Amino acid sequence: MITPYTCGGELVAGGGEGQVSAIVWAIGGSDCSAGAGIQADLQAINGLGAHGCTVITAVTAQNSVAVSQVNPVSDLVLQSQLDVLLADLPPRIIKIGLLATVSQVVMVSQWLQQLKQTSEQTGHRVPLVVYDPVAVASSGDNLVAESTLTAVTKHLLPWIDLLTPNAMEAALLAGMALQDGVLPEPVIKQLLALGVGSVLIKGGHYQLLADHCLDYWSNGDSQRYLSAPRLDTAHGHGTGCSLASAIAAIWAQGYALEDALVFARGYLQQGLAAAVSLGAGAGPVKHLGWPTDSVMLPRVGASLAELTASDELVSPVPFAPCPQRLGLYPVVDSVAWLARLLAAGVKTLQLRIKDPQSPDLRQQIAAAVALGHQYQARLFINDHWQLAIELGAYGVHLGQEDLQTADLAAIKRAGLRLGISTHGIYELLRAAQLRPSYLALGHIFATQTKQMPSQPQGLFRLAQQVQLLPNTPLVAIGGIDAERASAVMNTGVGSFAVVSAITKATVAESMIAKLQHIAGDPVAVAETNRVAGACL
Ligand SMILES: Cc1ncc(COP(=O)(O)OP(=O)(O)O)c(N)n1
Ligand SMILES: Cc1nc(C(=O)O)sc1CCOP(=O)(O)O
Ligand SMILES: [Mg+2]
Repeated sequence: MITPYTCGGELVAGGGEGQVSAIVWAIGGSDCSAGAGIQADLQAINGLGAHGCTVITAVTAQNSVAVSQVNPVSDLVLQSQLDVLLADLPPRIIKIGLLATVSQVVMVSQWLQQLKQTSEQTGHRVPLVVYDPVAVASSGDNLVAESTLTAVTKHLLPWIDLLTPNAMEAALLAGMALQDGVLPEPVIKQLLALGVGSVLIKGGHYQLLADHCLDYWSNGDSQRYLSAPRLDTAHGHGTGCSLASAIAAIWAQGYALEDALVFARGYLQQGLAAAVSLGAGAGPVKHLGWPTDSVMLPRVGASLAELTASDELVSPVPFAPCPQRLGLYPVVDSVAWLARLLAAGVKTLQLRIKDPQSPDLRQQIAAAVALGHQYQARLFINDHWQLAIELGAYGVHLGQEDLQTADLAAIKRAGLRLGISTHGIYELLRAAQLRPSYLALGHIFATQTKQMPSQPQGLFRLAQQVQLLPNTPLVAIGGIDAERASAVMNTGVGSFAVVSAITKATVAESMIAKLQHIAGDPVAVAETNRVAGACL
């Protein structure tokens, strides 16, 4: 099953951090005006750090005004491209656009079936398939016959992991209409019943929220909503191809699918915002690489209610603030550890007691809060937000799953700071909409301390997220030690949190001093300068 979190296997070191390029194949038609089709696919795929290979299904003659011809290649020509690429450049993800004939649909479907089955049997990674069902060009011209669409529903859809139709294409494939203002659940249900792993219905031609373009993703179990301001532009040639290829390129580099959806939507928004007229008709989407301005990123939510509630949450009062740079941030499980850290000059720290039945929980939190006050430190309580409020802690740290159950308004009313865990751009935006005091970005490296359902994010993604939210206090966590901490700080992140680097250190106090120095902790830096001065 395609979940919002999976990319079907190990991480690919793409996106600038490693040498391995994720290979994405684009199967589709050539657009000689280069606004859409294979030409747009390649620009999106390569511009986002993956390597694009192409399999041409048809040579179209088109410009910004009309499609004058669609000339399908023969099945032999199509087959020869698939075979030669597979022998040498196997794909991580296959993005499919225009399949021009019934025979092409049947051939590609059978080929995908065999590829998937053989990969599974031989223990190789099974390539994922993204299908953007090209039926009507942005000029309004039909690109394929009805019989081709019938063949798609019958033969191709069972091999598709992500389908990215617009409202018209979704209606054509599902055989039922979508209505403005009504959620497309029945259409999605029908498409899932036809065998696709998950569906992203794009909101470009379909209105769910006034003035906003709302894209809706579902795999039947969970949903993701992405909303962006509807842009008033006549220039959107290649919108569908660019979005689907951007998703494929990002997904192929090991990002969770939900994160690929967010970044690709940002990619499209910035490309549409910058698109200009070239011919007499719709100008092409601009290809500008990774979005670096958060204004281009969508508002997100796991339900429509959450998305629209964020309208009210975005504008009003944020949670009580904390400094952009929090210094070294140890996370420990006992008051004894807190006392040791405070004595060593640590100013930001967390009590993380994971056993909810712990008999002396209240006493431990009360003692921790008292110590925090005594040392004028920023003490966060993990999970136990009611006790944190009651006992007057400086702040609370919550995970994503707590956001549904904790009384965030009560935490805010009580004046406590709030930190929220995130594990990718989707969770980061979702949490940022609540305007917390800080956001934690994890896990950066593999960690032994906690079983993580997500993959390590690495330094490239950390830097990417820091660049997108320059004004929010951000804390990196997960697998950070004295060797890696400087590289973490070099991404521009405000602070880093550690567990085992301190609790498993041979001499905790010298490790604390080392880490405090790397974190730019003012007390530690002053102390180092004093010692250095004394030595002069
Ligand atoms: C600074 C910081 N970042 C992340 C976490 C993880 O919190 P959470 O997701 O709530 O998971 P648990 O710690 O409760 O297992 C954290 N505690 N601190
Ligand atoms: C508690 C925790 N939360 C994480 C997250 O990513 O949300 S990583 C993590 C464990 C961090 O421990 P260490 O420094 O020993 O790797
Ligand atoms: Mg927690």
